[in-house]
Amino acid sequence: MLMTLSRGLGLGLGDHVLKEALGGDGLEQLLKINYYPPCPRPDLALGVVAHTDMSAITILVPNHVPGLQVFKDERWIDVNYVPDAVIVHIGDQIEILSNGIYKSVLHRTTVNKEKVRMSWPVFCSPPGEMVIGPLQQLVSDESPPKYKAKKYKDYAYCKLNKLPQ
Ligand SMILES: O=C(O)CCC(=O)C(=O)O
Ligand SMILES: [Fe+2]
Repeated sequence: MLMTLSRGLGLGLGDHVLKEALGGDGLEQLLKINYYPPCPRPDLALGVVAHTDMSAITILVPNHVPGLQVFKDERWIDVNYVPDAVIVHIGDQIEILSNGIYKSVLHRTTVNKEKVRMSWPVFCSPPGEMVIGPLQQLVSDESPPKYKAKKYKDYAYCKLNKLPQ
């Protein structure tokens, strides 16, 4: 994955541009463990409500119980469980750096009536002091910046407290 970041994810950027913009080797990885107990009324509850991840990318390992859904073409689509595969989400920081060329994925999780679902996402994020904004190589008179540049820690504060960015 860091290799993909190094190569600029197909944005036509030079080697390492994205990786350096995210703090280079200072990129931080945070493992979260989600535990979704069985729910008697899965029709009434969600595991995690719809959101995008504030990270740059998220690498997620689920157990075998399906539940992750992504929003695409105006509807929720179930993500199939593929043994030994990881799921990679584009997060908000890649959307911002790419000036919206890549979109962070809106996703949510459902719960299961009988089975425990678990997932282990690793959020890969820039250090809090890193200023993240649209890359100057991707901004022009025709494509003005669509996002403010701000420290990642300030972005995270606004996101967690549901404040405007
Ligand atoms: O459990 C999942 O598959 C996704 C969890 C998630 O979206 C999150 O923790 O941010
Ligand atoms: Fe998420």
